[in-house]
Formats: sequence, C-alpha cells, structure tokens
Amino acid sequence: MTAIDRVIVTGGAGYIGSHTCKELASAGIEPIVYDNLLYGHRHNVKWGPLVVGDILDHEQLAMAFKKYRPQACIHFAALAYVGESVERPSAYYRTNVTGTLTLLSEMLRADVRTIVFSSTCATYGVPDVLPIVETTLQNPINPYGASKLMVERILADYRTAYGLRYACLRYFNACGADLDAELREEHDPETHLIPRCLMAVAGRIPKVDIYGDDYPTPDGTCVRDYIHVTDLARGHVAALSELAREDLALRLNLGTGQGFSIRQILAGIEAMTGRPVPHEFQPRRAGDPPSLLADVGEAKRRIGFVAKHSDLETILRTAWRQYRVD
Ligand SMILES: NC(=O)c1ccc[n+]([C@@H]2O[C@H](COP(=O)([O-])OP(=O)(O)OC[C@H]3O[C@@H](n4cnc5c(N)ncnc54)[C@H](O)[C@@H]3O)[C@@H](O)[C@H]2O)c1
Ligand SMILES: O=c1ccn([C@@H]2O[C@H](COP(=O)(O)OP(=O)(O)O[C@H]3O[C@H](CO)[C@@H](O)[C@H](O)[C@H]3O)[C@@H](O)[C@H]2O)c(=O)[nH]1
Repeated sequence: MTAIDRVIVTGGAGYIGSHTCKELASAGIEPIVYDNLLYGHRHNVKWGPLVVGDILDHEQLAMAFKKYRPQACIHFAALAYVGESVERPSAYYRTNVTGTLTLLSEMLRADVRTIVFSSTCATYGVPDVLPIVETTLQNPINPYGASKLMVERILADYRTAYGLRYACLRYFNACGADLDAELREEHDPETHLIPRCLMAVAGRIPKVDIYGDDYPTPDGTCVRDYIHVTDLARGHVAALSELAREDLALRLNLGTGQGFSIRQILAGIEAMTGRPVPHEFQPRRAGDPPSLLADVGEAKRRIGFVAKHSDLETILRTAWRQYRVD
C-alpha cells in the first residue's frame, strides 16, 4: 500500500478525535474531519477541513470520500456515555452499529480499505482476571460496550470478505488534555470522573457524586486505568503507520497497566489543587464494572506503544488548566 498522507477522521471535532488530528498533522498526515457536531466543537478543527455530516448519511459520506480521496479512515464518531446507553440503547445501536455500517459501505465504494476504530475496554464487561489481555473474553455488560463489540465483529467479517485492514484500539479511560493547552476536554454534559471532580473543586458544580463504595476493590471504589489523551492520539498514528506497512488486523488495549481507585483520584486532586473535592457517596451506577486494568504488552510489541504522559500528575495538571481558579 502507498504511504498514507490523508485520512478521514469521523468524530474529529470531539475530545480524542481532535487530539488525534493534532498528532496526525505533526506526523505529516492531513486529517479531514467528518463530524455532525452533536458533541464536537468547530473550534477543535484546526489541522484540516471540516465536513459537517452524520455517519448515518450515505450521500454526505460519499461526497467527502469523493472530494478528499483519503487513503484511510479513523473512526471516533459514536455515542459514548455508558450510563445513558443503558437508558437509550436504540440510539446507541443506531449510531454506533448502523452508523459504522454506513461508513464502511461508503469506504468500500470509494475503495478505502484501511480503518482504525475506537473500541473500548467496556467490551470486556467484568473480566475474570486482571490485567486484561486482548484474548480475555469480551462479554459487555452495557449496550455501549455491546455496540462496540458488534463493530469489532463486523470488521473481522469485512476483512475476510472485502480485505479490510483494521485496528480496533480498546481504550481504557481517556483523560487529561493537550500538553500545549491547544485543546481541552469539553463534553457537554460532562459525566467523566476526573473533570467532574475538578469542576467541583472549582465551584462549577456543588459536589461530585461518587457511585458506590461497596465494590470488591481494596478501598470499595471502582478502579480504572487512566490514559492521557495525547498518548491515545499517538497510539492512533502508530497503528495507522503499521497498517500502511502491513496488511493485517490489530486488536490492542491502549492503557497504562496501572489502576487508580476513585479514592486515589480524589486524593491526587486534593494534593495537586490544595483544596478538598466536595463529594458525596451514592449507590452504584448501572453498567459499571468494579475494576478495569490493561495488560499493555501486545500494544508495545505490535506498534511500539508505551504511555509517556499518563502519570497521574500530568493527567491532573493538564486537565485542571481549564477549570483553575486562583
Ligand atoms: N472518552 C473515553 O474515555 C473513551 C474510552 C474508550 C473509547 N472511547 C471512544 O472514543 C471515541 C471518541 O470519544 P470521545 O470521548 O472523544 O467522545 P466525543 O463525544 O468527544 O467525540 C465523539 C464525536 O463524534 C461526533 N458524533 C457523534 N455522533 C455522530 C454521528 N452520528 N455522525 C457524525 N459525528 C458524530 C460528536 O459530535 C463528537 O465530536 C468514541 O467512539 C468513544 O466510544 C472513548
Ligand atoms: O461523577 C462521577 C463520574 C464517574 N464516577 C465513577 O468513576 C468511574 C469512571 O467513570 P467515567 O469517568 O464516567 O468513565 P467510564 O464509565 O469508565 O467510561 C469511560 O471509559 C470507558 C472505558 O472504561 C469508555 O468506554 C467510555 O467511553 C468512557 O466514557 C466509574 O466507576 C464511575 O462510576 C463517579 O463516581 N462519579
């Protein structure tokens, strides 16, 4: 395959997508953002053109592929709130599964056969053994994780039938913000733990609710593997260049291999800001596994991926900049 110098980035106006566009541009690859701006922001699109469109819209996708002639696609566009997916599964299956099928059909029509897909550790459900390796049974416990697993299976079948090259990158918990402060995490509504804690410290919300202190974990709160968004972004560029080099399918965990409980996150924020995090314990949230932790050996072996900016201090410092009140 020829070198890749232009890619369509669905969801490129969102959080992880925009950080990835920045890394693509610095690797000499032009990102064409395709986003319906449901959750994304126009101001995040800085490294190439923006096509405003929905991944369920065949005609708009066809236009984008025809006009820009990309050699590959990085597919972030999705609905991605675990809790909401339990309440609104139809929206999740429609956007995440039907939307991806629509995208794939237009890719094939344009003879684009390389895709990097945003999968998630939520496809594993409640794993029997930690850390999670890529061959751990995938048994999701919420519609969001199930929708992502369906796409993983679709990609495998499309490889057999249509010769796709693909990477399913199973991210653990994305967090932090651009090291140069050019981009931020701007979800609306913001439901993720770290930003909500920082919002509570900054007085933007009265307190953060902590869902559950009776989990089978060392301190009773959920344990997650928090990975800096810039590390994730670089993982996409590495996966893409591996796909450009070789005709293969990759399924990789992108995490750090280190877990933090919610209480540890609260303590880290208090140490960094010098302020208490106003919080209140609540019952468990539906769809949350107790502990998720990546084995990162396979990503290192296959694409040389090693998290470099995912120490808790860097994560919290880069996330805090946008909320900081002196
Ligand atoms: N944030 C995390 O911790 C995390 C972890 C694992 C996987 N993921 C996956 O990574 C991807 C990006 O997540 P994020 O946190 O950046 O979310 P995000 O909401 O910031 O980005 C998603 C983008 O997709 C766009 N979009 C949504 N529906 C669309 C549609 N029908 N057509 C076109 N565009 C549409 C949104 O406008 C938004 O810009 C998602 O696929 C998510 O499932 C995220
Ligand atoms: O206000 C809050 C928000 C979260 N949590 C807890 O904090 C942990 C992390 O939650 P959150 O930050 O919402 O992330 P996840 O639910 O783990 O989901 C993220 O990480 C997944 C991978 O673990 C991705 O698939 C999802 O897209 C992404 O939203 C969980 O135990 C939550 O119950 C709270 O206690 N209070």
